[in-house]
Amino acid sequence: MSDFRQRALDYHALPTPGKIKVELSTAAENVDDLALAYSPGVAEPVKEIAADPNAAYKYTAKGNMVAVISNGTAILGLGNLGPLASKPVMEGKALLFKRFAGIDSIDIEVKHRTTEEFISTVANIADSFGGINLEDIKAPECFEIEQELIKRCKIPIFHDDQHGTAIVTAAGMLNALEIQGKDINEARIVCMGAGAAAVACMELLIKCGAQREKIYMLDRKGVIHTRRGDLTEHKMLFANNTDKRTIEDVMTGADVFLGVSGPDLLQPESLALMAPNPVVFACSNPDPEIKPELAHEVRDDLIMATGRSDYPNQVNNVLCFPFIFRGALDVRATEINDAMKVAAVNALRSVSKEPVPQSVLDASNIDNLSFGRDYIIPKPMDPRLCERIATAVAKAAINSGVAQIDEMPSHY
Ligand SMILES: NC(=O)C1=CN([C@@H]2O[C@H](COP(=O)(O)OP(=O)(O)OC[C@H]3O[C@@H](n4cnc5c(N)ncnc54)[C@H](OP(=O)(O)O)[C@@H]3O)[C@@H](O)[C@H]2O)C=CC1
Ligand SMILES: CC(=O)C(=O)O
Ligand SMILES: [Mg+2]
Repeated sequence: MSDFRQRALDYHALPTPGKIKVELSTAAENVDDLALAYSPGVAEPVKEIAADPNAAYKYTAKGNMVAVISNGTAILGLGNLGPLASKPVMEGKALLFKRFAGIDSIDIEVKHRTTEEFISTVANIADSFGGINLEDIKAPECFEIEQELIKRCKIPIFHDDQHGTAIVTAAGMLNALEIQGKDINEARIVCMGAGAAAVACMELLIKCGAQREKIYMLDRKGVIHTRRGDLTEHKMLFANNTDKRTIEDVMTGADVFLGVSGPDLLQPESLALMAPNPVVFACSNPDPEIKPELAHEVRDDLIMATGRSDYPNQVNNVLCFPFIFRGALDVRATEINDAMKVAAVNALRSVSKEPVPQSVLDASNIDNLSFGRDYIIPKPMDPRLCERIATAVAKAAINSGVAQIDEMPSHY
């Protein structure tokens, strides 16, 4: 067994199994404490909440609690390995919520037969939480699940693999194109993958200026084009009226490659066909569409990003979901809308261009970091991210009319 694999297993097994636990936030030491915490005292907040559901935000942990919910159908790039196997990833998301944004989070892995069964399971427990982060649910079911839950629930529902990924990708992409001297309006974009992450990333890039007809999306069958008869509703949105059929056809002269598909799917020969000064985001986890070492061997004019922590330029939704939920929860937003997503993109972009705190350099074992080819996006451990992104998101929620608290919280 490799040293890294053993260390990863030990990290999860020790000192106690898993990565999260529940801790008490009030005293429970004596008879008086118990009389308040449990019977008879607990009856008082029960009656308050029965009379006014909003009182749950005052008397329970609801307002700072996010459920991370999966069915394990698209666990990272590992595929459909079932709900229980997704638990380490979901506990990991809960760890990140707490570590980076002080949000209490619990993972829930749902076994289900039909899509409706999953939707109703989540809808039936939603009131217990301040928000729901859907994770690693494959396309196309993820689109219906998210839309239906938004309709049925009064709290923010956010499919992280769609929107968290799209927000971080858009911020990193706009910065990378700026460094390469390219305009998003003109960019020829190849998107490998046509699932949850791919569709959301392309839709957000279009909102940021990309031209739909300059996007070439690929799934397992190749280029998605108008003469294919097997396309789902969401793939249809990216059907290009083109004669190009293969990865080589679309990579020739392309400015951007975004991989949100699977490991080692981009061959060096295809990378070599791209236009000068390309941007290559190989975001499949844990193994990217092309390894950075290999990509850099093929050409020296590219900006390269992956979803991993152990290479420069980590384009990963961890840079978004803790902070967008922090902002949403703090003003009790009823949803996470486009204005809040765009605010998160802009906040991420602007932090990237400012001097990097020493604590980030120390945590990264790096002497220097400044905006450029190897630093297009902040590092997840950057302490500025929470305040900057959450503030921007909370303001956008207020301005777009989805906040139930109209004043910015005093800790901002
Ligand atoms: N860095 C980050 O922050 C994130 C990275 N990701 C990564 O993106 C990938 C996809 O995740 P997600 O969108 O949630 O999963 P989905 O299951 O929703 O989508 C997977 C997509 O990849 C396509 N695909 C798989 N194999 C190939 C292949 N050999 N050639 C072309 N396309 C292929 C599938 O094609 P088809 O439609 O034909 O089945 C499908 O469209 C994963 O590797 C995941 O780790 C996801 C979210 C965040
Ligand atoms: C990062 C992430 O959410 C994924 O790869 O699925
Ligand atoms: Mg995911």
